[in-house]
Amino acid sequence: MTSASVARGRFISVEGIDGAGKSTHLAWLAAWLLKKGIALQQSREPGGTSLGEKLRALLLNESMSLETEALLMFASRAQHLTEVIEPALARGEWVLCDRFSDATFAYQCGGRGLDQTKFAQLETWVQAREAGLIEPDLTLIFDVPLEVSQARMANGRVLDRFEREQHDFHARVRAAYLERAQQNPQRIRVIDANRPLEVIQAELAEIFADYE
Ligand SMILES: Nc1ncnc2c1ncn2[C@@H]1O[C@H](COP(=O)(O)OP(=O)(O)O)[C@@H](O)[C@H]1O
Ligand SMILES: Cc1cn([C@H]2C[C@H](O)[C@@H](COP(=O)(O)OP(=O)(O)O)O2)c(=O)[nH]c1=O
Repeated sequence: MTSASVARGRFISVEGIDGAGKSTHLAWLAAWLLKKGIALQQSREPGGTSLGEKLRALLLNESMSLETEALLMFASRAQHLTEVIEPALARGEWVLCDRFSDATFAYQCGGRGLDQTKFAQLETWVQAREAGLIEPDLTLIFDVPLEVSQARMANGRVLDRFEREQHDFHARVRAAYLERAQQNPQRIRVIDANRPLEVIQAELAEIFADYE
């Protein structure tokens, strides 16, 4: 087979408020897909490249203006797309990404109050290609009430700059995620993550049962 005939891989992102269980489910899903024989890259934002991981360390630890924060999120994304995501998809591999631009919509627009027009401009600048906007084929939002995520985070975790934010901030982030899901019902699936792990895993297995 020539490289030109390789089918593009699938781009899957996972999202949710801090403490929703995203990392737990991402690890389970990656192992489950690998067992099915699917070649995949697991990655994350901010981060996913050598430069992006340096930006991540700044973003999670240094105080900065809202605009700087939004620009650095998209700077990390620009590097991640060209260095990791697009090449992997072109090779026919899946990319399983821990957060993508829905997180910027939720945290920087919802949580921090960034103007959605500015967000849309950055999204176009970084994600627009000839064939259209590069977006995940499927986004899973793991959703839980705030009391649940806060209780899960209270379990010995060292909190970063976002996780240390107040209750109202996380409430706005959650509301923005749910709004984004309503605006993009074809792409985004909200998963009730306030259930036992095995019940959520059964739902994930059902969602991906037909994916080849
Ligand atoms: N469905 C669940 N039921 C009970 N505990 C859970 C569930 N999902 C995750 N947890 C636990 O909650 C904590 C936070 O989960 P984690 O995956 O790190 O969240 P996130 O990546 O969304 O911040 C971990 O201790 C994890 O084991
Ligand atoms: C990708 C992205 C992440 N974030 C935030 C959300 C998270 O609190 C943080 C990244 O942490 P996260 O991915 O949740 O990592 P961990 O599970 O190790 O805590 O960055 C944004 O504010 N905007 C973005 O665009």
